[in-house]
Amino acid sequence: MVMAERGRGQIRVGFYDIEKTIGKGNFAVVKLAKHRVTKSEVAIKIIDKTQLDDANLEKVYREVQIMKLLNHPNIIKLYQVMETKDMIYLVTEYASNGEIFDYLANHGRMSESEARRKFWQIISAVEYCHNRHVVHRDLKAENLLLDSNMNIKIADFGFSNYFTPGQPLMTWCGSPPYAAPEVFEGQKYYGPELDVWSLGVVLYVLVCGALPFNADTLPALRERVLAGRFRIPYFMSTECEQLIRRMLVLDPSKRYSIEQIKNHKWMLEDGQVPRRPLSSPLPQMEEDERLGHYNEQVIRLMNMLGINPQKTRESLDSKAYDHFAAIYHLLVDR
Ligand SMILES: CC1(C)C(=O)N([C@H]2C=Cc3c(O)cccc32)c2nc(Nc3ccccc3)ncc21
Repeated sequence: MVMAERGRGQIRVGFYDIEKTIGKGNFAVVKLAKHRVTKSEVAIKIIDKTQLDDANLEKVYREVQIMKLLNHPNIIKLYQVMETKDMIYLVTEYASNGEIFDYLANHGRMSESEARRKFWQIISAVEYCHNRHVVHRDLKAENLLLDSNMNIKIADFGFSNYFTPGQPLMTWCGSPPYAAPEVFEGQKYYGPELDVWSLGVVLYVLVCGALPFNADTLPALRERVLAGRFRIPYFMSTECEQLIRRMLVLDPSKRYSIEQIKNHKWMLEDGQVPRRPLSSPLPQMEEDERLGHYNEQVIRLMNMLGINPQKTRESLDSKAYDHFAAIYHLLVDR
């Protein structure tokens, strides 16, 4: 199949009409696109394999493999993978309201109630991944996207992101202001507790609109982080301060777990406990999908579009992430 063709001036990739560029990295560009049949908006990450060394190519395949595992309302969903000799096209959910980082830059810090709503969504997504032994290792305000309903959509999960929109150089160690002390000390393995430190920085950023640790040079930042000291502004509530102090703990073994965060007083204020317990089994519909029962209404609608239901079921069962799966997911997520 020809990947990019000019039809009446339109750039097309598969069944998608490319609209505009939303992000640029060293070896990847991300475009906003629209599905010709369902008219749904998607984001397409276009990766030039010829520009990647083996390590980076390995990371891309790992990112794809991990994204296929993840199906959560607050994590960007992978719809389809298209690959040619030189290129990979990842078709994913489009978060139309961009980075929460830009939201804070434009609107200033959030109220603690709004920060709590966002933080519950972030914690829910991170817990879902930790339960599947996936750690992000690069959680930061720039990777927390917002959809059209201002819900959190975590981008680039399970993959210290080589895609750094707008930044010329790659930042290998995640993003320094969000990096835990053990990262600065070059200690060996770190897992969920590393994400918890970054979540502490994220919560501080949501409530204060500024970073807890910052400096002009990396060594100075390292000093600040290893000293573990940060300013508490007058407007921060005591409960919020206490929770942040339990997450920004230098010793990883003494740092709060996700479970402890969920049970902290600040998280339970103004009755914002999510409807279903976070780590409970998926809602019935998603559970059904795992068992191979799909949304019959969507299968029928696709049949009316001339797509054979058997083909659709085979594509979903085999996790082919092909056109049939993409149309199904785009119609289910409508
Ligand atoms: C495919 C995927 C997951 C992705 O790779 N990006 C890129 C592109 C820009 C960027 C960033 O600025 C921060 C993180 C991820 C990314 C996406 N950006 C969006 N929306 C968006 C909309 C306006 C501004 C920024 C992001 N939706 C989905 C994605």
